[in-house]
Amino acid sequence: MNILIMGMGYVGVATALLLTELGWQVTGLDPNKSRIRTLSHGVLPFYEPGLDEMLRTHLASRRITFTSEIGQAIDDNEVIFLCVGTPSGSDGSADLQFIKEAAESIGKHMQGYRLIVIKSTVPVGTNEQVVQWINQAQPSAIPFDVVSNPEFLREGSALQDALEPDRIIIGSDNDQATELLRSLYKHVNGPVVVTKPKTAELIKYAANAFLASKISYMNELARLCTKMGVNIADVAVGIGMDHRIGPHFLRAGIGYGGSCFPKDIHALLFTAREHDVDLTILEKVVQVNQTQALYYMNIWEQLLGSFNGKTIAVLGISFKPDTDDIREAPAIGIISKLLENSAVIRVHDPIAKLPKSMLSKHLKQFDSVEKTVQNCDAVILCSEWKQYMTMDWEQLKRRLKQPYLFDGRNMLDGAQMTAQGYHYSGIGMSWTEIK
Ligand SMILES: NC(=O)C1=CN([C@@H]2O[C@H](COP(=O)(O)OP(=O)(O)OC[C@H]3O[C@@H](n4cnc5c(N)ncnc54)[C@H](O)[C@@H]3O)[C@@H](O)[C@H]2O)C=CC1
Ligand SMILES: O=C(O)[C@H]1O[C@H](OP(=O)(O)OP(=O)(O)OC[C@H]2O[C@@H](n3ccc(=O)[nH]c3=O)[C@H](O)[C@@H]2O)[C@H](O)[C@@H](O)[C@@H]1O
Repeated sequence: MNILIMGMGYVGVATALLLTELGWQVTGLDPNKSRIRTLSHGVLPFYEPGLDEMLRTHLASRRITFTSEIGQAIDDNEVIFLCVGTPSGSDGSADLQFIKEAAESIGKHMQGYRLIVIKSTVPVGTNEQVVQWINQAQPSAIPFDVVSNPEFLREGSALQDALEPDRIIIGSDNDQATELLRSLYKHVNGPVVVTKPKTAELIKYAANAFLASKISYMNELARLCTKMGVNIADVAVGIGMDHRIGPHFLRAGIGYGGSCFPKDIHALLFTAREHDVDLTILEKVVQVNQTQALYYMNIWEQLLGSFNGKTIAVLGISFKPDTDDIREAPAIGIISKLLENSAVIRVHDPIAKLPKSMLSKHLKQFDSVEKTVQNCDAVILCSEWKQYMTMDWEQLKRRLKQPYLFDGRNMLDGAQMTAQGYHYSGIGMSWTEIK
């Protein structure tokens, strides 16, 4: 069976390669021609471990091709996955313009039966809306089905998450369509849950919102830990051993970021408001996240005396390690706050780059940690790249003007750093506790 993937972003490329790996013939479509050229040359347009190798293998076997020619692509493929972006609108709702455009072009170009699979994260009711958009765009009635199949992969571990998902959710009202999609995934190692399209759509938002709630809960508790001299990481171990709670997503830090948690929670809150329901817990989850980095910046500022006129190294600008994605990254908010406070900032990330438009004589990015920390008054760690955990901090200290080390991800051993002479402060631990 031939499969078309519309949208060559993180999800589209990962899905395309997964389906190719499973033995299907796959075409990746994107209106962005330079993205298509790059992919056709075996280069990923973003950083994602493991995917580049898989891309080159499958290009060589001709199991995967890339195109911007929409009419031909819809003509050639019986199953079409929608993996286009669903960004936040100005009111917080999910902006469905790319979904609508994709649905309309399917309606316009399809010549025979098509199964349309919505993988993008979309609000409840979008499945029905896509059916209407396709119907309206069809010059004459041709049968098709639309099923919802939300994606749960994480950036940085997309390949592993796609190959071994915790579950595959299929939201469908039609048994034949369900079986067709199920057959595509038959070699994937993960349970399949078949449900209604609306339920599938809500499961996706509910999962992201729940994960974000765990993080904000721990982050708020971390503030109390800081006041009381208790270490939040120890609390996380103790509560995480209860299997009803589980050990994951309990890491306190400077807040969650990325292209999905913030936008998806705003979209869910928007949906709730449309239905006159207050999701008060979720509103607080957002509030805690928006204030978490600032809360600890205030503490760090007190420890340092002031940020004004100080030179600060910011290590790790991506929203988490193993990705080059800086969308909604907490580091960006921290950098803005430092600039407001007239600090000079020196930035490093193993992969991610600050946009050129952000750089100035007060904000520079360097290609090595050694150069970055030279003559700095403090180092702020913003994402837990392995490189930062394993490097020689004793050597680095000699390059610093003052050995202040603010660990926004609790990635280093505070006692060890203190023993090495650092003024170390993490999230959710008293700064006097380890002196
Ligand atoms: N990034 C992630 O880790 C995850 C994202 N999602 C969801 O998946 C969806 C896609 O996310 P990303 O891959 O991050 O998006 P992205 O923004 O990286 O890529 C979207 C791509 O769609 C293309 N596009 C726009 N209109 C198109 C059209 N009419 N036809 C074909 N391509 C078109 C764009 O040019 C772009 O390359 C979103 O709804 C997101 O919420 C879900 C799970 C994980
Ligand atoms: O819908 C999506 O796009 C995806 O969103 C998240 O994936 P992702 O944003 O790639 O990254 P996560 O690993 O979930 O991390 C998100 C943020 O939470 C932070 N985080 C995570 C875990 C934790 O314990 N503490 C914590 O602060 C990370 O640093 C990061 O900033 C979900 O984990 C995926 O299941 C989902 O498919």
